[in-house]
Amino acid sequence: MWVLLRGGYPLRILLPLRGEWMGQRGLPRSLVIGPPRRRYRKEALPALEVPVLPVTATEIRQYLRAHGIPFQDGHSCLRAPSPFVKALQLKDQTGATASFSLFIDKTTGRFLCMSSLAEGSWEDFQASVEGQGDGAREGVLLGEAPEAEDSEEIRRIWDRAIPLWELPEPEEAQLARVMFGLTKVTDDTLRRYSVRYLRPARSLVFPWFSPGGMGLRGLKLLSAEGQGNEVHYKETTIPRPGVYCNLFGLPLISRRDVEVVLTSRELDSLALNQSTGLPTLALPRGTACLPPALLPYLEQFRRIVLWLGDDLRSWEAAKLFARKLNPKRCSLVRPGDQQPRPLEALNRGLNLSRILRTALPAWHKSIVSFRQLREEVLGELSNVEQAAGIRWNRFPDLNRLLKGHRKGELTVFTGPTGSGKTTFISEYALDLCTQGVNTLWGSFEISNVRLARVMLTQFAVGRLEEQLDRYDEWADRFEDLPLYFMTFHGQQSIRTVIDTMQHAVYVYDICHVVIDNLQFMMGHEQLSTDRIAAQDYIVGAFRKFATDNSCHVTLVIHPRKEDDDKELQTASIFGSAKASQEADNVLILQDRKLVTGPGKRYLQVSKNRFDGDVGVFPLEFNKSSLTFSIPPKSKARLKKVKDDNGLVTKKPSSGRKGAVPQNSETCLGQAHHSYQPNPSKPSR
Ligand SMILES: Nc1ncnc2c1ncn2[C@@H]1O[C@H](COP(=O)(O)OP(=O)(O)OP(=O)(O)O)[C@@H](O)[C@H]1O
Repeated sequence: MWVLLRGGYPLRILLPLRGEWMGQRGLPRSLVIGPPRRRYRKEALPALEVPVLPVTATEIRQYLRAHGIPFQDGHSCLRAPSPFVKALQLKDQTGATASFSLFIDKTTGRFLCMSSLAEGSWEDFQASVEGQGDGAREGVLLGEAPEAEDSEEIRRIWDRAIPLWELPEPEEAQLARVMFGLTKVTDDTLRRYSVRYLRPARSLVFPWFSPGGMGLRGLKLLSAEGQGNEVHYKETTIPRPGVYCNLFGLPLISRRDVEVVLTSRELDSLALNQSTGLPTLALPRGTACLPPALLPYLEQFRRIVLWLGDDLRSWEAAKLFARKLNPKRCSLVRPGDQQPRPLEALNRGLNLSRILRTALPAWHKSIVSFRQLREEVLGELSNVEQAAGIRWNRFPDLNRLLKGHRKGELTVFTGPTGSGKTTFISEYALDLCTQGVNTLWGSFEISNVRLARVMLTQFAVGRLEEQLDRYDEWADRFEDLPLYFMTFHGQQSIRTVIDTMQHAVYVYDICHVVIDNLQFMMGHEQLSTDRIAAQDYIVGAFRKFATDNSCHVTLVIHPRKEDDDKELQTASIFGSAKASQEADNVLILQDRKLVTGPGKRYLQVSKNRFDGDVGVFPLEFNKSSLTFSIPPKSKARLKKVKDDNGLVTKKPSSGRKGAVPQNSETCLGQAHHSYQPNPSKPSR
């Protein structure tokens, strides 16, 4: 089901439409009761096509002053007396801070009342101040009781789970400790955090208690599976990940605590607290996002240390989250050999307090010296693979040329009209999204329903019309992807689009925005000089957005009108040279149907700022799955490209896999490992 966000932003999110049952959640069948069920969210709001401009912190302050509402300026929120707490309740509370229990997010205007757990949008708040209804609904994320079915399931699992030390067989307890790396974590720590073990699912169970201590809101189950020398962890949450907003460890935080360490896993928080005694909280969805709804709970801290993990992705996430939390109060633990994630540090006998002392301030001024950068450069050099970004599962040739998908870059994508640009870019973005890249789509030409249909078909790698009985299965999995759509259709102003993107980055930690296509922001200028100037301005705005927000932007631009039988080149992109100059990557979908017949396309990478490798590789269109996978039998071959004008020579490949000459132009065709989605695998 598509539901518009409250607050009027032109974003749509995919909300639960699930037939999720416990068997699908990876829990043992013995715990499954009843048939698969389908649940609809009750209050689907109609799509609002008129975008509401985001509010600024200054406007919020002005509004509060104009209405005589006192407020305190916090790190990411403004605090004010809550209109949702009755006078009687207020009297019971002590001190001024207790009465300032309303937290208004400075970036979005969304509010949360910590006393009543009411929350709502900035418009809701204004409506309630101006006496137009109560404006708030009971806390959507944090206060609202779980849905009855979830609630039953949570209770049933929680009641069946027991503390590790109560397991009847000591061998079983020992095995569980080894699997989860808990050999050095004491029973006392597990007891303090109320961690239990669910025997039938061989999973640890982490509870999510309501902030007011009013019962259980949800659970996270963590199972561990040995694969060779490695252990793979799998998380299952109830409710589903999109609404699982637990800051694990919150009940142990005292109101007087002024410092906290944020981790990305519950196990890390256990290790950290045990060895340092410091307050610590684990984020609900690890490094994937920091939902702004949690910010009020972090306002009390004057210092926040982010220790999210041991890879470059965790480091990137820490930097992004620090922006949201206010970098001036944040320090970051840099991943490194001697600074692994907290649980591993404990197991290796490292001094966690000392590691925390080395945390770097997140805040630095506009001018930095190499001294401040040297560690960052070393981090990139020693993690070359990770620095190259996220690799595509479905497009190995794209990995060989571009190396990966990196934050903060601008990719310009072009191709002849009707050649399959949208279809290709949909699969290219979907591939990344299935690997946890939070993605926002701006599809101005085709409707979101049509786009989602294409994407779902590509996700299922097959024609869904012919297997409608499996529709729910695929749709349920698709829904859990971190995928969001703007509701714009037709012409839009660039300002509105950028504001919406900014909002999405803040609220959903979006790391990839796809804009299809730029021509829809160019207004109705008739003169070609105006159009070119407008395009330059828009390209510049997207470039700046990508850099400022560490967010990748993929921009589809139509080519200029050229002879049908000529291949496109970088200079064929509509407008001046600005687009290709500003872009980090330029991709061209070559439609040589005259030579190759329908279906066959080539993807040309004609600019690659990361390492200079450019080239071209074939794409075979599969009409039933709408995918561009390369057929498994295609033989590796190398084609040299002299320049943008096309192929000039063809010769058999030397057969050496993955060897791409630096700064050469290469055409690759390579045995392709077709993507086989496995419904038993979690989608994140
Ligand atoms: N390689 C291909 N061979 C045949 N049909 C294709 C191919 N790629 C895409 N199509 C089909 O062509 C139609 C148009 O594709 P798509 O909308 O992706 O093109 P586009 O380049 O984005 O179009 P536009 O120039 O209008 O933006 C779709 O129905 C799609 O399924």
